[in-house]
Amino acid sequence: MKTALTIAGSDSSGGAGIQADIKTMMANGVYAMSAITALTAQNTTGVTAIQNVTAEFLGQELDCIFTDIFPDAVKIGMVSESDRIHMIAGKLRQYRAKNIVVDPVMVATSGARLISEEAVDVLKEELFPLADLLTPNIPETEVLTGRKIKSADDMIEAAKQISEQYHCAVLCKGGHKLNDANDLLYVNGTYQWFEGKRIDNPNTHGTGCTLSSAITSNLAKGFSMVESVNRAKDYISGALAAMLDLGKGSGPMDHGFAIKNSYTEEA
Ligand SMILES: Nc1ncnc2c1ncn2[C@@H]1O[C@H](COP(=O)(O)OP(=O)(O)O)[C@@H](O)[C@H]1O
Ligand SMILES: Cc1ncc(COP(=O)(O)OP(=O)(O)O)c(N)n1
Repeated sequence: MKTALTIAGSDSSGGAGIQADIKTMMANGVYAMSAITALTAQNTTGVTAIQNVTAEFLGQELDCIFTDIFPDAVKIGMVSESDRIHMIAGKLRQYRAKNIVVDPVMVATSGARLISEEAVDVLKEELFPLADLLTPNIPETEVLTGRKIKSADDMIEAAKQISEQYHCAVLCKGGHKLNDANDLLYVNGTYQWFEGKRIDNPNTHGTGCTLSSAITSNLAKGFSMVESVNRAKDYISGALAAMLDLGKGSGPMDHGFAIKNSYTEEA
């Protein structure tokens, strides 16, 4: 069985973070492991508290994983502080981790800031150069490039800029645009759109975590970058279209729809 690791924060309501990642990896047919960076007290209406694990403990989690069940792919989500990012980068280099997907989580849809301002620079300097794929949403793309994204052409230019700067593939996610849900992959000097019909579902908590974990699962299973994104886009659309409705705010998605179907196939 192929294996995947998520390095991310816990979401007590189970819609985003580690919990969304593990549900997604399982539904996509890979064995899921986790290194938790922080605990969040969170539900569908917002985040009320964050408790970071120490950098030392995070390092110990990663040592335990990499010296035993080596992951076929790694996803990194919420990491709030510079010393934890530094620790992750060191361990990924030490163990020569492969198929690294970095979701540069900055602000939750509910508005809570999930990374300190100074840590964004450390993320860029230390983690981005190790990534095979970065998956910023539109606001994150604006922060990373210093450009306003108002059109499809802006997305292409911004993804190209990030890809050339960090020598990796970039998926600029279109969930925050008003009219469509089209994502743009910039890879090996060229771009490709992954079109998604916007689903009229207010429950989008954890869409970014879910998409990046589905891509990570597909990379672990041996699919190419393009095919991994293609299959992940299909998966997120299915999870949103299942129309689960839980909680008082922006609720989680339904991962159950995918069990027993083709998502578990390997390349
Ligand atoms: N209402 C929606 N209908 C269909 N796809 C959506 C919808 N909202 C988000 N998505 C998709 O979910 C994925 C995550 O995108 P996005 O919401 O932009 O990320 P994030 O959760 O990091 O802000 C993308 O593939 C995006 O196109
Ligand atoms: C613990 C934790 N990690 C990440 C997020 C952000 O999730 P994401 O899927 O990027 O977006 P929203 O859920 O905010 O739409 C989070 N909320 N918690």
